[in-house]
Amino acid sequence: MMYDSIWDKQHEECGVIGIFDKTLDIPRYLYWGLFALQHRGQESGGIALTDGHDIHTYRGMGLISTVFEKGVPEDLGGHIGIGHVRYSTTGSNNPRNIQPLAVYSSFGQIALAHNGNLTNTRELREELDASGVTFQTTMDTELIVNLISRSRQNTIVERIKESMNRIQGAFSIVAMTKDRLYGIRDAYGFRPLCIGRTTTGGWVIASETCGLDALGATFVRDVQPGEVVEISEDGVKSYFYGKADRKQVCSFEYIYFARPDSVIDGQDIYQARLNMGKEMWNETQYDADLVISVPDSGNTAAIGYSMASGIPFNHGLIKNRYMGRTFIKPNQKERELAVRMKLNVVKSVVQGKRIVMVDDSIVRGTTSGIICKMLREAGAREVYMCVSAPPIMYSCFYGIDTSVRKELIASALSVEEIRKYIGVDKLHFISIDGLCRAIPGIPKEDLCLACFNNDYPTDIPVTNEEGEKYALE
Ligand SMILES: O=P(O)(O)OC[C@H]1O[C@H](OP(=O)(O)OP(=O)(O)O)[C@H](O)[C@@H]1O
Ligand SMILES: NC(=O)CC[C@H](N)C(=O)O
Ligand code: SF4
Ligand SMILES: [Mg+2]
Repeated sequence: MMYDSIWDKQHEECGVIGIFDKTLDIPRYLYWGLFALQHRGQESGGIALTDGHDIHTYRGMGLISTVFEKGVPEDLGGHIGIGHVRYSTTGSNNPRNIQPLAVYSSFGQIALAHNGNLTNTRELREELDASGVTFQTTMDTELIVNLISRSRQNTIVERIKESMNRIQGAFSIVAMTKDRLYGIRDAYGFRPLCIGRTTTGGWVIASETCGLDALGATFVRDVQPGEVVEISEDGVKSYFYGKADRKQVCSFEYIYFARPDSVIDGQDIYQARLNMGKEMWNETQYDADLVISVPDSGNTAAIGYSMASGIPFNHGLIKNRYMGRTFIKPNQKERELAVRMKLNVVKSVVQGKRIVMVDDSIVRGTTSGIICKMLREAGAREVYMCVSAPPIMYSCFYGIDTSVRKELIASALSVEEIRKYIGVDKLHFISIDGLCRAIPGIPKEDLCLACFNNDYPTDIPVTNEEGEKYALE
C-alpha cells in the first residue's frame, strides 16, 4: 500500500496544465509544466495528447520523473495536450485512478484533468448508476467526463456548461478534444487556474503561474470563477455558465499549497506569506533572539516575522532534500525517527537561544511536538511557535484532504492545550483577520476560510459520526 507523506496525506492538491501551440513539442512542454506543478500532487501523473485524429494518454504512478523515466513520448505532430499531477481526494491512490481521463463519446474523444473535489459526488453517482452507467474509476472526476459525454446539447461548450451546472464543489479543469483546449473554473473559484501565452503565439492554461514561467510563457489573466475558456484555431473564446453568490478563493493556497513564486488571482504568494509573518509579529511581539522556520513551508512567513521584528533569521533546521513524499508510513514508534530523518537541528545556531519557530500549520500536532523536543535537546533556551494558519478545526471538502475532523488537534484541544501537547513555551496561531490582512489582493469576503471558521460556502456532503467523508470505495 502506498502512503503519501510520513503522516498520511494532509495537505496536497492537484495540478493541471493544458497547451495549445502549433510549433512546440507538446509532450516535452507538458512534462516541464508538470514538473513545475509537482508540489500540487505526487501520487500519480500523466498527459493526454492528440495527433489530430486520436487522443492518446501516457500516465503512471509516482512523481513525473518516474512516470516518464523511459523518456517523454516523441512528438506525435499534434498541437494540443493536457497534463495532471494527482493527490487523491475522491477515489484512492491506485493505477486505475490516474488522470487525465480520456473517453470516446458521441461527439468524439474528450480528455479531462481536474483539480478540486466535488461535493455532490454521491447523488450524481447514484443517479448515473441507476441509469446504467458503468465506471472505470472511483474518482469524482469520472462523473464530470460522463456528464459531458452524455449531454444532449449541440455544441461542446453547451455540453460543458450544462454539466458544470450539475456538479457542485471545487473544480479547476483542463479538457481537450482533438481540435480544442478548454479551461474551466467553478463558480466560487476555490482552486486557481490561469492563462498564459507562449513565445511562439500559443496558449497555456495552468494551475499556477509558476507553470507558465517554467515554459517561458507570459501570464495573460486568471480564468474567472464560472468561466469556460475555449482555445482553438479561431483564438480564445470566453463563456460563463453560472455565477455563485460569492467568490471563495481557498485561503490555504496562500498559506501553504501554492508555490511562493506564483501569483493567484492577482495576489503574489510570496508577499502574502511575508505579510503573514509581519501580522504574527504584530500579534505576538515575542522577545526573542532568533527566528527560524520549519522548512520549506514555514520559510517565507519566518522571514516576514524577522523583517518586521528586527529579530535575526537563521537556518535552525535543515531539511533533507532527498526525502521523498511517497514514503512507507511509519508506525507510532518510528514517527519520531521519520521527522528526524526529514529535519535536523543546527546546534550551533539554536544553542542557548530564545527561538521563534514559524511553520505554516499544525494539523495533528505530531511534527511540531517532535521538532520542539529536538530543539530543546540541541540546547535551545525557549521555543515560541508561530503558525501562519489559524487553528484548523473543520475538514475541507474542496480538494485538500485535511484529516477527518476527529484527527484535527485543534478540533479537540484549546490553544493552551495544544501548546502543552507539543511542548513549546508559547504558541500563537495567526488570527483570521490577520490572515486576511496578509492577503490584501483578495477581499476577506472572497476568501474561503471554512476549515477555520466552519463557514462552508456550499452544501457539504454528509459525514459519519467520526467525521469521515463519503467515499466511492
Ligand atoms: O501537525 P502535523 O500533523 O504534524 O502536520 C503539520 C505539518 O505538516 C505539513 O508539513 P509536511 O511535513 O506534511 O510537508 P512539507 O514538507 O511540505 O511542509 C505542514 O507544513 C506542517 O509542517
Ligand atoms: N486534489 C485534487 O484536486 C484531486 C482531484 C480529484 N478529486 C481526484 O481525487 O483525483
Ligand atoms: S476549507 Fe480550507 S482548505 Fe478547503 S478550500 Fe476552504 S480554505 Fe481551502
Ligand atoms: Mg511542513
